[in-house]
Amino acid sequence: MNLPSVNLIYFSPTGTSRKVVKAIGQGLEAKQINEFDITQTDFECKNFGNELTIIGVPVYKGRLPVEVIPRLKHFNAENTPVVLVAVYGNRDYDDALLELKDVSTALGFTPVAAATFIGEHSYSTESKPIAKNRPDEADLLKAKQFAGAILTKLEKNDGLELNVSGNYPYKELPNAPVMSPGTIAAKCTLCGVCADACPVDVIEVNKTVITNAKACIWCCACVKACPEDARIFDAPLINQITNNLFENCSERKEPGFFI
Ligand SMILES: Cc1cc2nc3c(=O)[nH]c(=O)nc-3n(C[C@H](O)[C@H](O)[C@H](O)COP(=O)(O)O)c2cc1C
Repeated sequence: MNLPSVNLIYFSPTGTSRKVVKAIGQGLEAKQINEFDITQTDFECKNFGNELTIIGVPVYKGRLPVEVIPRLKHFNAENTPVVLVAVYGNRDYDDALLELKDVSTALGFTPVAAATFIGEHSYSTESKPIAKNRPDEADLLKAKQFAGAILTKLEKNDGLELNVSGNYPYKELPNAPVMSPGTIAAKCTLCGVCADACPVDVIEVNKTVITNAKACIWCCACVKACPEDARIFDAPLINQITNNLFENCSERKEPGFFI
């Protein structure tokens, strides 16, 4: 099957969801790939017709990152076939894929396939690595194989509703304390890379770096992007989460497919 075009929509503060979605997209060997990166607020919107679309997002607390939903609502679809991808940090994806299915269906998409992949955890550190360097070569090969399976399914056109894992009611989101990564002034060159990387525009760089912790989503885009390792998320709760993940979620998990 030759697809004329495929749309890729992704929210990916630390780049792992983007990698997975692009690998699946390339595996589809469409003539044209259109990318809609909704990680930053200045993305283009589109009304989609019947061209295949892939939506990829990270799992936050077993759910969709909350700011993903209003961003996805900028897109309209009309029975547009969609492939749903949830990328998680080797703990669990809980209800995120089900929530993504429900949100995309409400926007007019028709889910035809879904997958879960593993990405290096946002809170992984040098000393406590969690899913370090995932997605790796083996994951990207699985992404390509998944693309092949999607093409076969589209050819069959069986019209069956897609079932994915997850439960109702969705996992409750815990109350999050107000906090954010901070900057080690002695290392910081005020280059502004952290502010550019922030998906929710909460970092201001002038004579110092000021972060509006109230609106921070803890995604660690700024930490991973800082060229001087001057941005760190050194809070007791985050250190406790990292320790807990390192202790309990180090065993390699594998991608899962719903097709
Ligand atoms: C606030 C927050 C919550 C997260 N919750 C989960 C989770 O519930 N389960 C999990 O396995 N990983 C969780 N992660 C890890 C991310 O899903 C994982 O690192 C993913 O690869 C990040 O995607 P990105 O690189 O596209 O930003 C969480 C990360 C953040 C920042």
